Amino acid sequence: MSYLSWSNLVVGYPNKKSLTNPFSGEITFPGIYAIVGQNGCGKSTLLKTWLGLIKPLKGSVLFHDAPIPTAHNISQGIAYVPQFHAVNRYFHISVCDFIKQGKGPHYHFTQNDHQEIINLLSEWQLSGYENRSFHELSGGQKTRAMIVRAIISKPKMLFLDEPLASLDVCCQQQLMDTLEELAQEHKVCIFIVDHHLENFKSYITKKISFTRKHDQEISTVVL
Ligand SMILES: Nc1ncnc2c1ncn2[C@@H]1O[C@H](COP(=O)(O)OP(=O)(O)OP(=O)(O)O)[C@@H](O)[C@H]1O
Repeated sequence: MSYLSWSNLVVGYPNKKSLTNPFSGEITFPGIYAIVGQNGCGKSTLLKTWLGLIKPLKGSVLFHDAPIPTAHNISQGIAYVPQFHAVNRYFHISVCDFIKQGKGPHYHFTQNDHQEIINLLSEWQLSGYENRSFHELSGGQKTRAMIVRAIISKPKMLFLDEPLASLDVCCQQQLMDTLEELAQEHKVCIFIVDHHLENFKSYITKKISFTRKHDQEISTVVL
């Protein structure tokens, strides 16, 4: 069974030029897949298309051989860490409640769940911030809270959009070690868009590369 597959996929925005040539691919084993390419080529757009947040201009995406769940049921095995500034800065919710959203709206929290959150807050240096408003956090703290929210959701697939950019060197290392553990021990399939992966080449299972000629706006994507 494949984790994710796509066929003749073209990504982009309605009434705009396509960002990619049609491309097909399949991910059949867990690992850390790095999506790389120059600024503005469409990496984040591809991530959002895979997540079902943007419709493909052409082609299809399958998640576990079925259509990708919509944005409304995205907690079903799929976690997303967007760029921290993409999260509404007027988002008035406590850090703790924000993290708990990772379990979905109807989840009944046990004592063990609360303990897991306390441990993760401590691991990610967010202890003492749990009752603060999410929008008051710094960029790096927001990213760390989103990572904790993703971890508690116990995802089968995890998508991260430039998480390293807002993290200090220590937290970058912590994140990559965590991703490696999720991929190897929990068989999570991880997709990461980032310009800071040079120091973490050994962690990457495979690259998904956008390339385009300097005089063209459309990319060819190779897995
Ligand atoms: N909502 C939108 N509507 C129309 N065009 C958009 C929208 N969001 C992004 N774009 C355009 O689509 C192109 C690809 O954007 P995208 O954010 O996917 O690039 P990226 O490869 O992730 O870039 P970077 O490395 O700079 O983060 C850019 O030219 C951008 O201006």
